[in-house]
Amino acid sequence: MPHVVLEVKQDPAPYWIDRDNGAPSQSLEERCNQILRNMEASLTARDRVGIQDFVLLDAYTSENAFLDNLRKRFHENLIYTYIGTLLVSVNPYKELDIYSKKQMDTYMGVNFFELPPHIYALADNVFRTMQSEFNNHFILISGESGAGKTEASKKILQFYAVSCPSTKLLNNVRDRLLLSNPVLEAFGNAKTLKNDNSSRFGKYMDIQFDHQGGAVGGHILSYLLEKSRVVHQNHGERNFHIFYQLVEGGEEDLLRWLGLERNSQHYRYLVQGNCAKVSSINDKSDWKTVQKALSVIEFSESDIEHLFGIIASVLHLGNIKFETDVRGYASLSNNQEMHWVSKLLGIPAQVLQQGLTHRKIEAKTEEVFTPFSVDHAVYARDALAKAIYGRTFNWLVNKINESLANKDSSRKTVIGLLDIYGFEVFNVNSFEQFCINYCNEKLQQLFIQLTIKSEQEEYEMEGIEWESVPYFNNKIICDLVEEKHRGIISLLDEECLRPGEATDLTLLEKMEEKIGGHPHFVTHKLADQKTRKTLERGDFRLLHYAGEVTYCVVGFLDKNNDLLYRNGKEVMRQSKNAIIKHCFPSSEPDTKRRPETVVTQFKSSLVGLTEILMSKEPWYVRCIKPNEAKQPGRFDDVLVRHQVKYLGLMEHLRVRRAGFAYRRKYDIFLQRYKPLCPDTWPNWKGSAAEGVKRLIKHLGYRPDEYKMGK
Ligand SMILES: Nc1ncnc2c1ncn2[C@@H]1O[C@H](COP(=O)(O)OP(=O)(O)OP(=O)(O)O)[C@@H](O)[C@H]1O
Repeated sequence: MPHVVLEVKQDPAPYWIDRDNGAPSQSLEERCNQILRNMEASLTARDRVGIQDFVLLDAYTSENAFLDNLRKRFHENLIYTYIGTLLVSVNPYKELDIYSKKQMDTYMGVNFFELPPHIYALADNVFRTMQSEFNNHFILISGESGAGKTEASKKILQFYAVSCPSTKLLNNVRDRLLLSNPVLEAFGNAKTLKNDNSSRFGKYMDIQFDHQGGAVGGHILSYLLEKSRVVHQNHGERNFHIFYQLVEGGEEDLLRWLGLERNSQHYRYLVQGNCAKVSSINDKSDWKTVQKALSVIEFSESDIEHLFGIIASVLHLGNIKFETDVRGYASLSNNQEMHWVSKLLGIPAQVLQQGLTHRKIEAKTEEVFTPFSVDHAVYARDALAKAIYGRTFNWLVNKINESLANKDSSRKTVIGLLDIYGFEVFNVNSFEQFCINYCNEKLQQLFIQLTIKSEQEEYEMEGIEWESVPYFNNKIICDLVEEKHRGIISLLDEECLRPGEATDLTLLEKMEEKIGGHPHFVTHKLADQKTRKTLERGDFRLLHYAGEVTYCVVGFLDKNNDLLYRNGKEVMRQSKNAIIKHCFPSSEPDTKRRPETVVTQFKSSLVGLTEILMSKEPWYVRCIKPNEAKQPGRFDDVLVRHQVKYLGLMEHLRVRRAGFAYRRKYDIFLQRYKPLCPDTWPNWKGSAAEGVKRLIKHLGYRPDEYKMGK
């Protein structure tokens, strides 16, 4: 049974406890004076705009009051506001002078609520809690695309890089942790309509600390890279940065060796969105940064050679054209590009040619090659490009992990950073968005479990009076998507794997039949007259916790199968390129008895992620995008209100208000604060609960300021 002490309004640490031995290192008076000096210095009049912690908002149930406070502060460049220990961050869309080394120093080792809200305060608080309680934590950074998640996670990493102990060895790890970012961004980020540097994959990063708080290692997990971007980009969007960096920034010799021209316009895979050049992006200098980062992360010359061989081969692949021959089948019309692909991947030209134009069918005793139509050949070419890129990305993450691996086996504590794609609500319709939104439902469910629900249950369990706070539990939507046999994922997999003619439309029919009555699911056929007008025949709509999203079912089956024809696999298998060989060992079986589909793999990886997170203490950064135009100084009420709603901020605030700001198990509380009372310092003989009681009494807290659990 957990024993907790609950305390009102403030962390009882206006007393400075020395990190090393728990003894007060300064007298109370000295410390208080220092705090006041700190506050005076940092709390300029400007910082006092609005309320720094929503918990102190009088009209705490009013969304308008919430928005007013956020807006008021935003217009004064105060982008951070707390809800207790949750940090709300509004993207300023301009550089603010709040991330200097001086600022970092100001926030280091200072109690959370002493200084104006800042991402550094959160980072520091997490770190100090980890150090004093020797336990594991994670910081979940969420928000929609362009809200500032990646920037926030970089700021946290930079803070640790400066604030953690430093030695030559530790600096090595620190540099690699920091430099893994530009590499992953080059290969996993792209310009989208919403964000010029949008992460097109989910990322969880563990930072491992030793007893002294030194960063000794790290580990990265990546989720669902948007591979379709390799071959197709919507108008106004780009392919992954690395392609443009190579073409724009690659040295002459390198380009010659790769058979590339210094002109993005030349490559079909780079121009689909019609915006290869973007004013906010400097591909040339980013190329240099990536090169430097790769060398620090210890990629060997040959790794780098193979890596860019692959990137170039994808570009050549995209330029391969097909013509219809006299029999109506696909034939290759561009031998030059073929030659390059085959050279760079190290595959016999014959195998590549065969792979792109024919389908191999293995009958009992013989192999039969049936020719593709041009459409089929284009499909096979694109599937190959996506598969090559996807596997290369996984290889890259593994390689970075090898370089971050901590060889020392002594016990570590961990801070995990989760920066995962935001909820996609507007103008979305694809399989990828379905997966992303499912992921967000899962994270919302976790958030509910770890904060709102668990908080309420804990009060109940501890026998402490509590007025319950209503909230929307999105479990019903998670179930709709993932329930075994009946959920959308099961139905989708069933359609993908069953014999016979399954199509996207038969999937839609199956969904209508099996989950047609679900209150969060609707299709054209099921809808009432008014709603029907807003739905096409091939659409289905989910009523997510964050809003309604309409998905077009076209492409779901193909994307879920991630179909790479057998000859495509053959191409990969025969490749001499070390990276592809590594990712696609020649022993890999062609088919499994029941192949895992994309969405099922994703579901399992989310289960894994949830387990990782559940074993750690949660902290939250909720990022908000103030306008769609990426402009500084513009605060779009409708847009922000929507995000406040779906990020669950009002509910969180209500729970925080109703509850106590700080709670700790008796033994941990006593250990930390026992120096404040002569009866408990240096040792308390009785039970921890009794000790806490004595301590609290000595400090003179009023009975309504705290409650003690069972
Ligand atoms: N704290 C900040 N200060 C200044 N600019 C910022 C800040 N946070 C975000 N931005 C600006 O907003 C852009 C988008 O931010 P970011 O890439 O972090 O969004 P995101 O939430 O990670 O989006 P996605 O989900 O698309 O990856 C950044 O490139 C930067 O220009």
